Amino acid sequence: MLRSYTLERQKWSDLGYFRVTGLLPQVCLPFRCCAFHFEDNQQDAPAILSKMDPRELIARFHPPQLLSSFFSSLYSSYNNTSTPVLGASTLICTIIVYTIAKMFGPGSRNEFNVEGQTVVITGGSEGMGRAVALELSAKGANVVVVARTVSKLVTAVNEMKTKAANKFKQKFHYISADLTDPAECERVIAEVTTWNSGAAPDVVWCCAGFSRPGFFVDVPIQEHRQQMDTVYWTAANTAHATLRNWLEPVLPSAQMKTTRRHLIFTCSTLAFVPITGYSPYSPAKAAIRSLSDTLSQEIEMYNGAYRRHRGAAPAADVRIHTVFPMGILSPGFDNEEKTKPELTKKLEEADKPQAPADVAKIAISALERGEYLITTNFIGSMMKGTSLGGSPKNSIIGDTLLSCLSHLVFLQVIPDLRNKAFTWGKRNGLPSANGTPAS
Ligand SMILES: NC(=O)C1=CN([C@@H]2O[C@H](COP(=O)(O)OP(=O)(O)OC[C@H]3O[C@@H](n4cnc5c(N)ncnc54)[C@H](OP(=O)(O)O)[C@@H]3O)[C@@H](O)[C@H]2O)C=CC1
Ligand SMILES: CCCCCCCCCCCCCCCC(=O)[C@@H](N)CO
Repeated sequence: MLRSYTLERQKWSDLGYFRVTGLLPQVCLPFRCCAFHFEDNQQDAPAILSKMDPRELIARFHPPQLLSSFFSSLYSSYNNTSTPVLGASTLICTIIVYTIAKMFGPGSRNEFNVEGQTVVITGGSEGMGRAVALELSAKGANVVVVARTVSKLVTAVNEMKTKAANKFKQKFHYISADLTDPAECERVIAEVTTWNSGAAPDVVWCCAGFSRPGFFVDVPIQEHRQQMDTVYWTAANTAHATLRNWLEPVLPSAQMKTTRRHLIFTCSTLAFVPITGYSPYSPAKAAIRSLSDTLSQEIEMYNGAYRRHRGAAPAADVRIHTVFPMGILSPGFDNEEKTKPELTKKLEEADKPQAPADVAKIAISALERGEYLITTNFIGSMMKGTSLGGSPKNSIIGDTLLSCLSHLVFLQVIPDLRNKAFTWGKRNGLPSANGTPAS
């Protein structure tokens, strides 16, 4: 016979839970409304509970045990806590606790509130960068866009002004710079700091970059190197200048108590799974992913010093994130289509390119949930799943299930990509220099 008693917060304190020092109160709090079961002869359970040693109560509140005895009682074999039943109950409990924690835990807080903050967006004049700039200005951020061409930057600033949540409070600015030059990145951060009344930016989002597809041997080696400069080095230079500023040790009195800073990279799902015809580009994006994973570990030393060490430490906590879009319908995309081999177009057929505004919205929502590696659609998530490796996970259960599923799917996908390339060569022979099949 199962009897349930609900314990309200008041009862917990009656029981002296809040007087118990150490971890106990924190452990008990989430379970304050819970059910206990007692044997039939224990009629006055609340009275018994109130006299019980808190430690014994905790020992009794063993969710898998409770659930498994509930299941067993359904089959009128009370107290049958056989290994399979207990195992199944443990699994169910884990999923329930995890789901509740997700609903009410850190996930429900906005981890990326940009209202009143200052955001720098490289490549912010076009495509995804511009869409991110417009979206964040609509969320109340002060935004600085950085790229080379002034005319496009001016247009982006004017568009942000019309989108602003609070036209009187928010400020917008642009800086023209070629970010393949590290000195230019240092100048950008210094100029933004001066413009922002001496305060460093709160968010730096690296979006600059474009792709020049082509087969490895057809693309001149200098262009491979240029892709590394445009894709990897614009991001690494920006990250270097930004982190050197953010991680400068300051005395505790100058440390910010509430603010957290975010450094965001923009990668591509090609960093997870390569596709024929992207050899000038994918290695540079894979390098960004590796830099991001390294920094996500390394930054914890600085965050530890900021949060716990009493001496000089950085002024604020820093979070690293990386966004992995699939195709984006941008001016850059139109341009890459010009040199993209027909075979590459065929292999990426499954991808339906997304509008820049959609990519920006999806990425920002993921940042608000506090995600680290961010994908923007289902195929992108599958590509991530098959190559998660040593990257920190957004959710242990979700990412592990995703990983198992996508490993099964990719058992077929990778041979299929290779077969398609082989069949293409068999049918069409070698392509001419511009990528179209030679007759
Ligand atoms: N389009 C796609 O299908 C995909 C794109 N991505 C990535 O997303 C990001 C945005 O792509 P997309 O929306 O296509 O962007 P676009 O190619 O449309 O725009 C690129 C932006 O970067 C700027 N930029 C380029 N080179 C430099 C440089 N050396 N220094 C400073 N700024 C520079 C450009 O301005 P200017 O030329 O004036 O300097 C422009 O603002 C890129 O990192 C791209 O690799 C990822 C997956 C798919
Ligand atoms: C269910 C799972 C099926 C998996 C199928 C795999 C198909 C691969 C599609 C690859 C698309 C790559 C888009 C990259 C865009 C990009 O980065 C460039 N446009 C550069 O700008």
